[in-house]
Amino acid sequence: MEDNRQEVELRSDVPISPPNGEALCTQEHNQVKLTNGQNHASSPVNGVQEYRRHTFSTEPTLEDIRRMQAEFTDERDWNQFHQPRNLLLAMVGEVGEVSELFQWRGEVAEGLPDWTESEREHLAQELSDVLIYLVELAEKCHVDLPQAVLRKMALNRQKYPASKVHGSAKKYTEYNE
Ligand SMILES: Nc1ccn([C@H]2C[C@H](O)[C@@H](COP(=O)(O)OP(=O)(O)OP(=O)(O)O)O2)c(=O)n1
Repeated sequence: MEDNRQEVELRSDVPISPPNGEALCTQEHNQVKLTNGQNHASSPVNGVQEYRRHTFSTEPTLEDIRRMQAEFTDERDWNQFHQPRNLLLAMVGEVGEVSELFQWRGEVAEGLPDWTESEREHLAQELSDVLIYLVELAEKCHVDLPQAVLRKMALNRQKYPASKVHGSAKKYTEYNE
């Protein structure tokens, strides 16, 4: 079988743009190996665990979503209702709707293997509602969300150096130096 594996170094300043769909990945320290073959291997090879990592389409961007929602609200004259606090409450309400889908089901495995297509679509819709309100809330608070995410991720990397926290889920305040 042809080996389609490519090695991509995870660097803090270079976002990885895997192809849309699923990528078979292995992760070891700061390297991720992507394969686009049909292989479903999941047993550790040389101590490296392989797993399928779900990836997104590259569009729409957050700015696309902001603009589409702005058009949606303008067309309905709904801006009068979409102040920051109302958007926050609407977003939290939608988070509650996402929670309802998981309620009483116990732990759910990645990929939601026991869910029906209709349940998956319902989840996709509720997650979209959360994102739409989040993006509009950021707009109305004048937060440039994509850039804010970059800054926050840089902070997260500083707070949680991989060499220090590898394999541990402890909060940064629990590390004594
Ligand atoms: N005043 C409103 C009402 C709706 N929407 C948009 C944003 C959300 O993506 C979606 C929310 O619609 P609903 O409030 O009808 O909520 P659901 O779609 O979740 O319906 P339901 O509560 O019946 O599950 O519509 C909006 O922008 N502003």
